[in-house]
Amino acid sequence: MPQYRDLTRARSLIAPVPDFPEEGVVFQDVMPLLTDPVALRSCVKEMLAPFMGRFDVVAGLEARGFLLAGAAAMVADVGMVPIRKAGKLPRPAAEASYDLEYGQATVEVQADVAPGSRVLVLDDVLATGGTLSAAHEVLRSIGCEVAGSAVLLEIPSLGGRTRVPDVHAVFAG
Ligand SMILES: O=P(O)(O)OC[C@H]1O[C@H](OP(=O)(O)OP(=O)(O)O)[C@H](O)[C@@H]1O
Ligand SMILES: Nc1ncnc2[nH]cnc12
Repeated sequence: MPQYRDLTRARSLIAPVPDFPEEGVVFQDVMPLLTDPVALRSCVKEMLAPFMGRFDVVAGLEARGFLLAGAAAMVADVGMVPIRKAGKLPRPAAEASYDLEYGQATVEVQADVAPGSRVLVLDDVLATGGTLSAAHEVLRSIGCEVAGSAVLLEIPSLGGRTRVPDVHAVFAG
């Protein structure tokens, strides 16, 4: 499979969608990037690179974070913990609520990973940072250590980095 470190084409595959899911929001749609095998592989490796050897498991945020975390788990040869929207997990052990650009949400996690595990948290987009900081909260509640966070795209104007200062973003803007 071809590999390239030039991520310019991968960036061009994130599609801005005006007025979704509500008027005034420009939704950053990563689905076209996920359909491209070279872009997907390059971006997942780029998300993992600063953290290699420093985590035991990856966590993915519902819904698009699941897709990246599944791919990342295979690349890094680790397991994957899903962090889900409230009411979807049969054995929730911790929950946290937060605001985001277009509403409010609660996430939950199961205590299926050993306490003390170092978890790398992955998602597609950093906007206000509410989702990632809630993910950190539930992981710590079940005794995990947050090894770091990585996203495909940071939207700097929404200020998420103030809540999650050390997030690694493949793309910004
Ligand atoms: O930084 P924040 O302001 O928290 O926003 C980022 C989150 O928003 C989007 O998910 P969304 O809540 O739309 O959920 P979905 O993936 O289930 O559609 C995105 O996939 C991130 O998870
Ligand atoms: N503009 C945006 N695009 C994609 N996901 C988001 N989550 C919050 N704001 C978003």
